[in-house]
Amino acid sequence: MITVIEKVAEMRAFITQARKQGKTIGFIPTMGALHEGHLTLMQEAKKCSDVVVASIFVNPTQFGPNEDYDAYPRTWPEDLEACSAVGVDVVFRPSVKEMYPNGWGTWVTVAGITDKLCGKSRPNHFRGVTTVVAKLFNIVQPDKAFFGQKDAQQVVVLTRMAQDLNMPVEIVMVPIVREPDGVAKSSRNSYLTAAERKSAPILYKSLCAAQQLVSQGEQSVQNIVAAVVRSIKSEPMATIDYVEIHSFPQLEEMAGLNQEALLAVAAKFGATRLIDNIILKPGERG
Ligand SMILES: Nc1ncnc2c1ncn2[C@@H]1O[C@H](COP(=O)(O)OP(=O)(O)OP(=O)(O)O)[C@@H](O)[C@H]1O
Ligand SMILES: CC(C)(CO)[C@@H](O)C(=O)[O-]
Ligand code: BAL
Repeated sequence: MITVIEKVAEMRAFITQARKQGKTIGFIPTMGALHEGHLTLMQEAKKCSDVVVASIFVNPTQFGPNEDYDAYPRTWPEDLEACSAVGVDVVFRPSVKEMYPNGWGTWVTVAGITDKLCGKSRPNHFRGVTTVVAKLFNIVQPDKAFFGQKDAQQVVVLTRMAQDLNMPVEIVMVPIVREPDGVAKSSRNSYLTAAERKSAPILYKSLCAAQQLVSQGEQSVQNIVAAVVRSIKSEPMATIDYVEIHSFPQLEEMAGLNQEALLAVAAKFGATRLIDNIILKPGERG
């Protein structure tokens, strides 16, 4: 039977009990509106944890003033059913007041890597993510926490936070789950009109074309980025936010690779901003 917990004190009491019994805790933080991407994280957690805890909390502090906090899909009954079906033991579902009570005033910020990629177009977004995830880690005290590669920069930022603050948690990155046409599964895909949805595969198509270029020996970051920009621009419904290549040793380590780089894109389709990425594998050199 799945247990739903809404209060921090109850969540901590549950964890204390589980720890006394020597159980390991796997944790999947989410904002709900669950899809196969989230369920894959839960399945991965289940493989290596005695107790699987998922949180569902649409975190207001990571949304900008003109972003979609109010509109963000909330699908609680279906989410609970999905968690139950996949074998989650506990869903932690606090209210905003429970997480940010009157008088709350502490932020957790990670410097440097939060300024680029999504951090540029979403100022303060990562400050909200690191603050809420630090709180959730303190409440759930997981051995391992599972995050999707779809939000690769988030994985890098949270790994940095856990290292810098000596948090005894292993951050595990899980590969991107995609729709049959290549679009990365995302709760925000539900915002797309039929025409926008039809044009959305251009992101992954452009990333794959870039990998092909690299496999053929292209090594110039400038040329690869230019090719991706050209390719995305061939789709009139897409407006590019960024196309960037970065090297993040933590990601490469988690992906079991070395000498690779993250090629990440963000683009708007109408009012909806989608992100995607691949880890470029080196081509034949010389
Ligand atoms: N397609 C996917 N494949 C793998 N992991 C995913 C995928 N989509 C989301 N995740 C991961 O699930 C966790 C919770 O993400 P979140 O609840 O924000 O869902 P989401 O679908 O990414 O929503 P959105 O991007 O619209 O906010 C994050 O670690 C995220 O990276
Ligand atoms: C990690 C997270 C649940 C924190 O609110 C969120 O950023 C997400 O869903 O990726
Ligand atoms: N999936 C990352 C959370 C966000 O976009 O706010």
